[in-house]
Amino acid sequence: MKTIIDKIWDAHCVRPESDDAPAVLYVDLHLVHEVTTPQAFDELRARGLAVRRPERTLATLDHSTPTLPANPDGTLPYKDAATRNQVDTMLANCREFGITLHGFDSGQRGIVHVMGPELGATQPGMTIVCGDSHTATHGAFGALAFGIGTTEVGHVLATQCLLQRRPKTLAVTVNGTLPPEATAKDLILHIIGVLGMDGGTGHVIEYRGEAIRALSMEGRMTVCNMSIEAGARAGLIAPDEVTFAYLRGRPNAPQGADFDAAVACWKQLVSDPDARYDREVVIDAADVRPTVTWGTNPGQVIAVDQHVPAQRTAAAARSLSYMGFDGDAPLLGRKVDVVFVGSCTNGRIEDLRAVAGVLRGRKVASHVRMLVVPGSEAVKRQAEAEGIHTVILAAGAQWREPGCSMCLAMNGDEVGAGELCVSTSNRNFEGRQGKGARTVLASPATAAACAVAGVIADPRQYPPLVEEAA
Ligand SMILES: CC(C)[C@H](C(=O)O)[C@@H](O)C(=O)O
Ligand code: SF4
Repeated sequence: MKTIIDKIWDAHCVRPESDDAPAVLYVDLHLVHEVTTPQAFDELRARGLAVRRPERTLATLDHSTPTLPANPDGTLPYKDAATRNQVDTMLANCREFGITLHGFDSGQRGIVHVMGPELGATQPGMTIVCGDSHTATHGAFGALAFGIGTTEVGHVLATQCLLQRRPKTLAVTVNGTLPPEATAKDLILHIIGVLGMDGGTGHVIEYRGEAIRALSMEGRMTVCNMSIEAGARAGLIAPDEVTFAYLRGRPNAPQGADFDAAVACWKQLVSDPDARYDREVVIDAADVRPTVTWGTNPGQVIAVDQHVPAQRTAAAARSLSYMGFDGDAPLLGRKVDVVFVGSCTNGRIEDLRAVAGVLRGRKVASHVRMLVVPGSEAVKRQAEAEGIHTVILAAGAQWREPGCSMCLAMNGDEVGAGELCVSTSNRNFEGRQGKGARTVLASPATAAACAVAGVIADPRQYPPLVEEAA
């Protein structure tokens, strides 16, 4: 009796682990971006090695790319020479090693964890790796997807295999139905609050239960994306009809009769009814409220209308002092300086629809700087086709080019020292969004409500406005 995690592991295990060596795991898809690959390609060059399977390697540009439009002379407004150099190095490496790069003008560039799924490159049952800690996003499709380090990126480029110790398994079962005001982001923040920021260490999480099944693919990606924020090595959701419907017709997915044959195989990718997990946690979806972080790690969460906890530990006191919040006091009403909507957690079309729903007919508070950054070119196109960008611009927010942007502030999109940013991204560490920047993680609906209110606000106070009949 096996879990889906065991099934995928066993199907890819080239050599099982022994006391003195990890297992050798075959990798179906290797995603690469400009930040964690330069030394790996250098290593290949130094050893005279080729990329073992370039057709299973897919590249993008996301972390260092500017989100402002091109300069009048056609050049891009890079933050500095280092970021431009990272992108140029990636372009040269992909050319030299024969790797498909979805770069500028491809129409398909995007944050690596947004682009893979929308191309249909991410598929159930695959092993997927990327030199990036949020690779678990791809687990939403029932894939075993790990973040790896730059040395391992080199190993995978050269061998298409990865050395890994077999992970422990953790079932997170979410029973019942989410209340209408709670989104997938609120759910995963709530889950991390329950598990703690290292509660998943050494484990791969399988998210399951009625409330998980009810999520769209976008919502499932949001949930799996943040598995690492609970310390887990990966997180996944068994594929079902929602998964298959999402994948059908995507360019890198199997086509026609091959797709139907693939679905027949993918349907086997479920945990057997009496499969045993190393650990199980049960969550009641009805308990989930619009949830935000109050501190400097993603496990420090409260429902938005709760009080920040009293300072009980030195770590909590340090978090509060960095954030400039008081213990045992409400977050609601705290002044907000910046709102960031985007990232591989919440930069997809449904997220932008939720933001437009709140902003339509309303204005961003005059002291708030709000950036809306689509997760990919495809998301941007879709949003513009739906008129979402018009709503965002009319509200006074900025509509940018796709990329990681202010999620980690590598490209020049930064929050100022001491400023408070409500962000739909996944990390609220000290300095994550800029030196001295303070981050409150939230759902797109909550972020948009805060932008309008100009303070930390409850999204339930900002329901979509119904247009009056003419
Ligand atoms: C730049 C990259 C290595 C990093 C990661 O691994 O996650 C980034 O994507 C992040 O979110 O901090
Ligand atoms: S959007 Fe943020 S979390 Fe996602 S890959 Fe980019 S920097 Fe990392």
